[in-house]
Amino acid sequence: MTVTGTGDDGVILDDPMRTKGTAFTAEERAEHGLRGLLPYAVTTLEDQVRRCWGEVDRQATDLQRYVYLRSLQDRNEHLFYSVLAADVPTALPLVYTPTVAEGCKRFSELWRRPRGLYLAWPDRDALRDMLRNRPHDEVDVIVVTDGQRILGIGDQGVGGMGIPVGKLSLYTLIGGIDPARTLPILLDVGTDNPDLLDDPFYLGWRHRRIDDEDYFAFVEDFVAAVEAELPEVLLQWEDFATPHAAPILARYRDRLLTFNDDIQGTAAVALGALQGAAEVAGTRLADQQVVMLGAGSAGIGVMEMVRQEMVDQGRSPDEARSRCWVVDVRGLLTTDRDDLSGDQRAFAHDPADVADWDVEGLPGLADVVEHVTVGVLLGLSTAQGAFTEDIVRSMAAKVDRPVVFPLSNPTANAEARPAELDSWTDGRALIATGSPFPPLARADGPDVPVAQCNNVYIFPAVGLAVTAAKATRVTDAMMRAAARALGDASPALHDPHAPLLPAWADVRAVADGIALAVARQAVADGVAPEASDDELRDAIRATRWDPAY
Ligand SMILES: O=C([O-])CC(=O)C(=O)O
Ligand SMILES: [Mg+2]
Repeated sequence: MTVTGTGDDGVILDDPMRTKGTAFTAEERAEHGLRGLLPYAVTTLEDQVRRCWGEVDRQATDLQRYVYLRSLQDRNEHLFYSVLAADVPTALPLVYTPTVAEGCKRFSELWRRPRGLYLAWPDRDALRDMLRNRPHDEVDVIVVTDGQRILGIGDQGVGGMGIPVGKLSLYTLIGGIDPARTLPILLDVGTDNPDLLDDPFYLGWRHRRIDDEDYFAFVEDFVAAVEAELPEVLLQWEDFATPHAAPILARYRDRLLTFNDDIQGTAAVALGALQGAAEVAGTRLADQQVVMLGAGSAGIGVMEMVRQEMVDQGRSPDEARSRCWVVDVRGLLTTDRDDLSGDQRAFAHDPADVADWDVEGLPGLADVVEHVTVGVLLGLSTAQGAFTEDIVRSMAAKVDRPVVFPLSNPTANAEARPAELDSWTDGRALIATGSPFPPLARADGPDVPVAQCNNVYIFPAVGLAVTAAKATRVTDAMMRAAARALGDASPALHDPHAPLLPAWADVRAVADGIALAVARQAVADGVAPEASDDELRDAIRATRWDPAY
């Protein structure tokens, strides 16, 4: 009598990509040698999803919910994604911004199971071997960080791994990328965070960060290893410090399929939301004066896309540039400053432009808002509360529908809270934030959700597009196509009281539309094989992984 099945007795139960847990049927239990290893009752995926949400609800804090969901992911990937898909609006802030920030800070303390690859500087001679140890051979998307600029909470060292893991969950949930074809990577080049260096439980390489010469050489060796092992993979750079982010992107963008999420993804989503805002305000972006607080890689990336859009709308490059104002911790970027990178310098104003403002030293944000008719105020500064009541009222006194986006992450770093912006402008402000906020209360109608202008609207769709279309590069035009497709899906286009960006409940459907636009642009740019719209639509459909068993 046969008492075992296929010979993998029990093993399948511990394989997170193959297990169904208590949902294995009697036949499957017999086939895989699982009889007796599970309680008698056979459940369904729907039962399991309901039970898991009960567990999530019973946790006392969001950090505990995050820990629970991450362990579920390590146990049973189909169930994890089915749970997230059952309630995207609730799940997103638990596995992503803002809770993931806490998960990164406490990464070593919360350690449970490995996921992804940790490539540490002391092992630099074995990068290729370590890449060969990846858990799954075929990979569509890598998200890599070095943990130095995690969200707006700075250097988290090895704890930064929470971000590639979280981003890749959303590649699967929203962009439909097969989770077995994703690979999170942490480049461990040390940390300059003194708390981590002193933490007895710290799990990374306990050392200060290596210097720039060694750093760029290590990154080059890493890229070469990826090219050799996974020549077709999409390589997404995430949460690198400003002095590294832009040079890395510049060096590799024409060499492999790659983009930087904080520079290009954040810019595309901001542009998409600005398109909705322009529609509601009845103005064109090209006619606005646009101010950015924050001159890091994300802030400059957004302004670069705003500038390109103004040119597309008919402004000369010089006119477009003169309408962009960037302010950092020291003040306005001006050409007489000697502390600016090339990318920042492109937005510096001639001191003569502001000579008659009568300001001692560099003008600050309040000075710019006082002297310029600012239509759009954006923040990627991590300076909590920097959009003060005075600044916002001064702006709102000059324009009908002030556009104000406090985009810093996580939630606590926002430059202003939407409810304050709403009250200081008597409800006239058009608002989007980077992290989630509660909806705005309205005396005369239902609450209005606040658009969360987060790159999660963009990167999963870009991943879906390049995978489906077999693209070999990510061009600027592809990112602008993503922004435009997102803008076209803005609920505000049809209802001026609706949020500027689609609801989370719709984000997976919206991603299909964005993916088609990006794939089409890849074909037009000659970086993907010729394909008709129907063929691209079919390829997108075929690429989507479904979390059902
Ligand atoms: O992860 C997020 O929420 C958005 C992002 O890329 C960042 O803030 O670095
Ligand atoms: Mg980021």
